[in-house]
Amino acid sequence: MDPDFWHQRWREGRIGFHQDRPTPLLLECWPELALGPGSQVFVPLAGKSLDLVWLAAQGHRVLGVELSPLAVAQFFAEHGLAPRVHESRYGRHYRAGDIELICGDVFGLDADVLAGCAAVYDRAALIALPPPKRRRYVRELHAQLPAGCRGVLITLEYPPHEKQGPPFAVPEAEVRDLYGRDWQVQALVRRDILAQQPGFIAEGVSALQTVAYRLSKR
Ligand SMILES: C[S@@+](CC[C@H](N)C(=O)[O-])C[C@H]1O[C@@H](n2cnc3c(N)ncnc32)[C@H](O)[C@@H]1O
Repeated sequence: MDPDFWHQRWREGRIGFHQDRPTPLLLECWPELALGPGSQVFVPLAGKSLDLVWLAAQGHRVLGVELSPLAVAQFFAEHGLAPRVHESRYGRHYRAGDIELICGDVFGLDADVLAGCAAVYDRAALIALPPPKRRRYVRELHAQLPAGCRGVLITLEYPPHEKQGPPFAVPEAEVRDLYGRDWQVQALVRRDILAQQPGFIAEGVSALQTVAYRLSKR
């Protein structure tokens, strides 16, 4: 799960995590945050997700971070956008309209760059990380987000011995353990999705649920 793992996935086009439409649970759960238009939303491990476009269409300013230059280039090209580019200590920033993607390592971000974020949206980010990195991602990176920050987190749960991640199974107890110190955590939706995921069935997974949480930083 080091950077080379992800660079290779993008080079080889092995991006089964990418969806050709915005995530339905995002559309369902985002109104729970009651976030004003113009608020900035942090999207860690952004890929080239259409969720970025959906969030911008809600009137938000979007700040994504993504390791792969290929993903970033594909995102802007596929939306016919010509981003302005500048460099900072966090990486190379690409900006078009209300969407800014930093091509860099999420673990290199700090409180300065995240200071304006009123919300965080996590789909396939926490669950893309192995256990020690998950703790660092929440306890160190999310600790840099301002108090009062809200968020939607989407996870997967399956019997962990039935499949190797990523995506990893992250049960509710782990979510509460990781976030509970600094964040209020509320499970909003829990849904069986095995029948819609033939890839998991083919790998021998016998049960699969997705869970969406509302997060609120103390
Ligand atoms: C499972 S994909 C999910 C992408 C996106 N959230 C989506 O829903 O399509 C994880 C993404 O995180 C990126 N990534 C992995 N480690 C990263 C890191 N340390 N910093 C920034 N991006 C990273 C990978 O290149 C990959 O595009």
